[in-house]
Amino acid sequence: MPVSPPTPAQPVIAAEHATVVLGERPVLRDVSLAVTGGEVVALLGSNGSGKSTLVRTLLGLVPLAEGDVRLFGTPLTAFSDWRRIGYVPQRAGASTGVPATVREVVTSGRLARRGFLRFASAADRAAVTEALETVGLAERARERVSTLSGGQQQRVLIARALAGEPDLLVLDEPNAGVDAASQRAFADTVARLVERGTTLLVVLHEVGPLADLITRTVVLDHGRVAHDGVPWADGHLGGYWIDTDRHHVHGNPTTSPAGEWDGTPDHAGPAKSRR
Ligand SMILES: Nc1ncnc2c1ncn2[C@@H]1O[C@H](COP(=O)(O)OP(=O)(O)OP(=O)(O)O)[C@@H](O)[C@H]1O
Repeated sequence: MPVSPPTPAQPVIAAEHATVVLGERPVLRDVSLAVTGGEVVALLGSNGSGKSTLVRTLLGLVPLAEGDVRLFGTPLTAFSDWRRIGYVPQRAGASTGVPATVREVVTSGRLARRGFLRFASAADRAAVTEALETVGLAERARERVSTLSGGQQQRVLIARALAGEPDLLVLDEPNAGVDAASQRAFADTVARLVERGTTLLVVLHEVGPLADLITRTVVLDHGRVAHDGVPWADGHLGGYWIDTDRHHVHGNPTTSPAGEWDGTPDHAGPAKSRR
């Protein structure tokens, strides 16, 4: 179970007027976002709209040019309780060439919580086992990570993040390159986390099986928040549209296939629902 869950009054993440400049180009522009405890927030947007940069900024991995970020009520510059946060970056491979087993990689996610100089306790081992069961890899615990498929390796990394029992889990495109069965298994994992009260911020390109678990969608467009609110109201996200299958977000209900959307909403036509 997560430790000391945040109160609803205290946002887990609070960004105010966050602006990020990379290579002299503004990549995030005046982004304000507050995520409260227990929310499952999908961060959507076209390629290059700034989704990865935003999550990396929220975690202090990219410097702010302007604005302010707080985690669990503490300014990012003073925040040190990183064990409360699990993060799986985009397209991360769990296989490093080191012949580590699935269990070893997942156990490494426990280190921040237990401390490097202390042997694993029964509670540590139980948390690792539970994380493996949650992602459906308990049976593969003794196998080398390098022998697993890409989707299974992604689930190893998610289990590694879960083993730390984070209050906030940030996942950047967890379903990228993952087969449909693994995506459904991942949605089951998210459902269990939601029951525990874990807060999730998930970057998605396609919503897929997570659709019914998402409580809020934030759409980025050229580094700005273009929509922040109810997930699929009328299939319409403030000038953007959700496909009938709810798997894609794109700018025009009739003329731009989701996969080819360049991020520009078409405001010329009537705001009609595709559902
Ligand atoms: N280190 C960097 N230096 C310069 N520009 C960068 C850097 N990192 C990202 N960018 C640019 O910032 C913009 C946003 O990139 P980002 O990866 O955050 O977008 P994204 O929405 O996550 O895209 P995708 O869906 O393709 O992953 C892109 O135009 C990208 O080229």
